[in-house]
Amino acid sequence: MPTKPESPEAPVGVAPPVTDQDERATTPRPAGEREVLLDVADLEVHFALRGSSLGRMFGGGGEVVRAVDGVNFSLRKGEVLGLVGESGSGKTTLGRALLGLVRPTAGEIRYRGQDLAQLSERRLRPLRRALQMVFQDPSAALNPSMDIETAVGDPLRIHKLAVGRAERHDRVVEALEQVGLTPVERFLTKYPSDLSGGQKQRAVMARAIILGPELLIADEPISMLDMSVRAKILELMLKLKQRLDLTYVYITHDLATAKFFCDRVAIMYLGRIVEIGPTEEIFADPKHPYTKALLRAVPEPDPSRTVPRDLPRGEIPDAAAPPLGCSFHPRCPVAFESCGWESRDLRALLEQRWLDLDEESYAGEQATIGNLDVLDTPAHSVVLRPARGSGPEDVNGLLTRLRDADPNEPLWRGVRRLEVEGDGVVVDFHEGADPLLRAAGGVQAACHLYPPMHASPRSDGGQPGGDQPGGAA
Ligand SMILES: Nc1ncnc2c1ncn2[C@@H]1O[C@H](COP(=O)(O)OP(=O)(O)OP(=O)(O)O)[C@@H](O)[C@H]1O
Repeated sequence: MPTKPESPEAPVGVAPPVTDQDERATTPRPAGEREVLLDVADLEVHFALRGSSLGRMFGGGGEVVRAVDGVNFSLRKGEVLGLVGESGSGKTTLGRALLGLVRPTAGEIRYRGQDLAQLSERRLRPLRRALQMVFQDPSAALNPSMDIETAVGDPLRIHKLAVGRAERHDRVVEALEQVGLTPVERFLTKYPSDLSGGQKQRAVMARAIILGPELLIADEPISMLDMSVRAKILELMLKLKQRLDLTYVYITHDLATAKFFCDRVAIMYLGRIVEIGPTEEIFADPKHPYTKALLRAVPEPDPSRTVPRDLPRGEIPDAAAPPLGCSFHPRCPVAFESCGWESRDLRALLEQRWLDLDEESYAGEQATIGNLDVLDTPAHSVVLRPARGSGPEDVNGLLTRLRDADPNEPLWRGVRRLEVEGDGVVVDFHEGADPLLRAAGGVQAACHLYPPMHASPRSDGGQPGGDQPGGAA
């Protein structure tokens, strides 16, 4: 259903201004003094791929998607932590795991000392009052057949918190006032289809705060809204945070809003946090090559200033078969020997090259190298056999020519040996390692550019070494 633009005439009340009393009540203590609300350690959420159970029955390992793959951070009361990353980096899965909506495969999520990962559904339920989620699409979040009073008050009914109609009504009125849906009487009997997108998201916020939560996970809460109301919703969230002493995890792919909204930012890539730190530090002096590339790709508001759109080359790899070593190495412009080069990188390089070649040259090279399937199995050493009609010297000659023509291509830094052996060509890569999060300036980054190197190899595609538990506090 298309969202209605929120016109100035629309009966959206502005949330009452924050009063002196509010300010006094919420004068923040320095972040370091505030209590830790959430402590996440070595968290993993893996999903079995369809068909993998059959695979397991017949002895296969069963393929899994590593949606969250060894995440550590802690969150202090009153903080706003941004989870930022491209689509598929695991932000939503992490957010859902924090609320117990998806069960972790491994690791801990300690909320006020209790490990949510270990709690039964029955013991999780009362905690859900304190932990709420706001989703991207307010239309999908509101039942179209419920009026706003019923929808916003529904969590009270579910949690049996305000039994009487009158009390429930009062609590709904209070929540609608908090989110600026005023005059309240005009909204109580409305249905979602009567509201604009921004108004619907306000109603969703009202429903989230009615239980008096402490932590709110907001998953792209403004991305489906009209541009003109996005800032208003973020401002509302900041006001609610002040008044109600909330803590936020803000999930977004939009660095510009993260800069405005968050105290700290965690950059996610393929289920990992690759950089985490205070928002100012991340924006002023990013450390991880991925963060740098993301920041360079943020659209420049002033069109007269031309900024290179330097998004990392290639696409996010398949989370079911992540690259060996550092997951970002195939896209990294500054990758070097120890970053985890392997057979699949050579296939990607050859295929990318062939896309750009004219038909005759392409046919010639393909007729030399032949079948690339041997490169599909992740390995640090591979033997390429020539196609029928050509010899190993031809294959070696071709690869050597490619390397000499483009010595700055990061992949060639990772090749340790390239030579004819028997009837094939051996390509050996330097063995890589999986970088851990470690201090880099004012932030923590998982990148071999920031020694000391102290990492576990991921050469078998198995579990990587965990990052420093709680190290990102
Ligand atoms: N229920 C599921 N079953 C199998 N795979 C899943 C499931 N949920 C998520 N995934 C996979 O896990 C990975 C992370 O997905 P997730 O939605 O958490 O990423 P995201 O960063 O939130 O992406 P987006 O911004 O597109 O929402 C992806 O590869 C996704 O395909």
